[in-house]
Amino acid sequence: MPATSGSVANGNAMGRNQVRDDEEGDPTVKVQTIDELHSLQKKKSAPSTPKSSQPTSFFNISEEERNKQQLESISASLASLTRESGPKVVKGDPAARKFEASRVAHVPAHIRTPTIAVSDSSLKFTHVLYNLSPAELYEQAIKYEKGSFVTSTGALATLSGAKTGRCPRDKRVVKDEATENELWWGKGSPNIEMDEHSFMVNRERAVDYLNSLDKVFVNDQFLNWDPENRIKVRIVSARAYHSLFMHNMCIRPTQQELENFGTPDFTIYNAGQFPCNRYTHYMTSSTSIDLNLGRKEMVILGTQYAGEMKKGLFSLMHYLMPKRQILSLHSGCNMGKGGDVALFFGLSGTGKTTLSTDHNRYLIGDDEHCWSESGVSNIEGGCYAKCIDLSKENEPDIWNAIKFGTVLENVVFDEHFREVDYCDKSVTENTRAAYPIEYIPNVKLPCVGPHPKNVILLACDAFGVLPPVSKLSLSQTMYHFISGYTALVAGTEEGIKEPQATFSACFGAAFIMLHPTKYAAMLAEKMKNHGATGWLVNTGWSGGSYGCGSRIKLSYTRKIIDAIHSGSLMNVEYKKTEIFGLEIPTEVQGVPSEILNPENTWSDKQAYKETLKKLAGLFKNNFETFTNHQIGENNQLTQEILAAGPILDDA
Ligand SMILES: Nc1ncnc2c1ncn2[C@@H]1O[C@H](COP(=O)(O)OP(=O)(O)O)[C@@H](O)[C@H]1O
Ligand SMILES: C=C(OP(=O)(O)O)C(=O)O
Ligand SMILES: [Ca+2]
Ligand SMILES: [Mn+2]
Repeated sequence: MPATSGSVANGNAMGRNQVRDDEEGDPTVKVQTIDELHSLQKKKSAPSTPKSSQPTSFFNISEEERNKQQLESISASLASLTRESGPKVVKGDPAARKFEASRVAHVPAHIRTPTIAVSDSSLKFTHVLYNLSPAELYEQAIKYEKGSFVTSTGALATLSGAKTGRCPRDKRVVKDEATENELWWGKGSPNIEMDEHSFMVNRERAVDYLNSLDKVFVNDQFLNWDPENRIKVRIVSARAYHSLFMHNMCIRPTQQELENFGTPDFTIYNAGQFPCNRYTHYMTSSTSIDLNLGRKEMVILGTQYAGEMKKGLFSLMHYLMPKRQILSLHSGCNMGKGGDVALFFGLSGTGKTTLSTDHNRYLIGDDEHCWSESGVSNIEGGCYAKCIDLSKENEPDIWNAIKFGTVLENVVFDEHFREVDYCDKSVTENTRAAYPIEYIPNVKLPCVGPHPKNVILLACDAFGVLPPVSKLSLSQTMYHFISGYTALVAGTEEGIKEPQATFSACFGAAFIMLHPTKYAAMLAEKMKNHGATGWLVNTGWSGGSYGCGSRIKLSYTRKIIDAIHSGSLMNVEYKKTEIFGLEIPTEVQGVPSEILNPENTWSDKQAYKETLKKLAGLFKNNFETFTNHQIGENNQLTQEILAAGPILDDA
């Protein structure tokens, strides 16, 4: 028996008798071993939603049966298609759990592909970390992934490896009987073909890699807040960073939705740490991002940049939604207090995330939306903000969203205090924060809204000749939507070191699957039916081209956007510009009037004229690809759109 006098020496006024363990407030833990003590620390999570009297589902099956079905479904996802039996999957962290035979789900031998002999991999177990929580994923990342750190505000800083941006030239789409006619192929199209066989080679490579690991992460989540058009996705990945990224970016299922998840509509195999094989047909580098619409699968090899997963799913939606007469949009979206919805189209770095995150409005989403008969819906459950030069002052809501749970990619921080230096470009200019949408305080949940009132086209004009804002006719809106002009800003795509003029149809050519005119016709019809107004906003240069002028102040752009939202820009005077024929307002509250016409901001008027003509020439040249395509049902719209572009007298 221990001496009892110690408690008095501790100064405990109540006194204490450690022999009596029935005393109230006894400070002694009632365990026999340290291990037992540790086992007390973690309370068991509620295993499932309590089985209420509600007709929850006809999935009224036991916990055990549900677990078994889940494991069988994951086994099927991970099964090799060429061997009789692949690794067995078992749930849980290999480091934390002892092997239990009862947890094993054997891979069903179900595929008709000719099989080859059983290998050692059939004797191996792959642990599945299924829909882990952010806290669990932090621990996995910090324990096992080099370059993972907690920042001073609680975010998880990670490195994406050698690739710090998307690789559009390494994206492949399987061309088969169906997709050959359905999709947009050839010049200007983002869809570089591969055949089914090469896809299977890469798929097997990814599956083998994933199965060779001790553990893989599996996320079962949703896309699209429109309940009637929700898509179930499964993401199998090797890194906690990827799992947390998708946890944040896709819609998070409730416990009950997860129980009833069943079979996914689409599966991503992310084996990004492992390269593709250059000897595989169609491969041109060690990176390959392969989309197979028939199999409803995507394979990632040779890049760990997490944006590939989110944008890969966006491509999928650009295929699936138009089939249902729903328009998929590369745009941000927010809603005013009075219910007015605005869309913000634009390529990477033009300001979709920045401008849709507006303290005075409700955020519906920052990047990917659907416009259906019932209004708009966000595809995602999170935001992916650029954070180069991020400041609390300019972007307070994004700044405050960088806290526990947020993934911070490729940022540089102080090694001791872990304060992030958002100006540091040592790793890349394309530093990113991925956070759940509810980290933005004035989010609209669920992320849906009525039909848009304003359609804002954002262009970051590196030539500095487009006006900060102009009001567009419907045919001008279509012309600029199909053109998709901007300057690519360094970092988001590989190989871009400084702003470069680029045209990307529908402000997202890298993600569209059908011919641009298909999306344009849908947009024209929707804008007409719902009386939406189009605007062109230049968030790029003013007072000269890149290198000479400077980027338009964010505070001015915000004032312009405010004036669009409030409707005040509907009732001001306009002047039409030469060549582009753009209607420029003569005043906008809070913006110096002289900058509204870019000609005023250039000291060298001749240089301005020449640059304007040069850009007009680039527009015309780019649009030539589309002149032979009819837009919508009648040819009149097509003619109007063609006439809505810049006019060069001497061309
Ligand atoms: N006038 C401006 N309008 C919009 N963004 C601006 C402006 N000036 C600078 N920026 C910066 O440009 C970047 C826009 O990026 P982001 O909003 O993430 O674009 P997107 O979501 O379209 O890819 C942000 O870093 C923002 O701070
Ligand atoms: C993630 C991306 O989107 P954005 O830059 O438009 O936010 C991207 O283009 O890789
Ligand atoms: Ca963005
Ligand atoms: Mn985007």
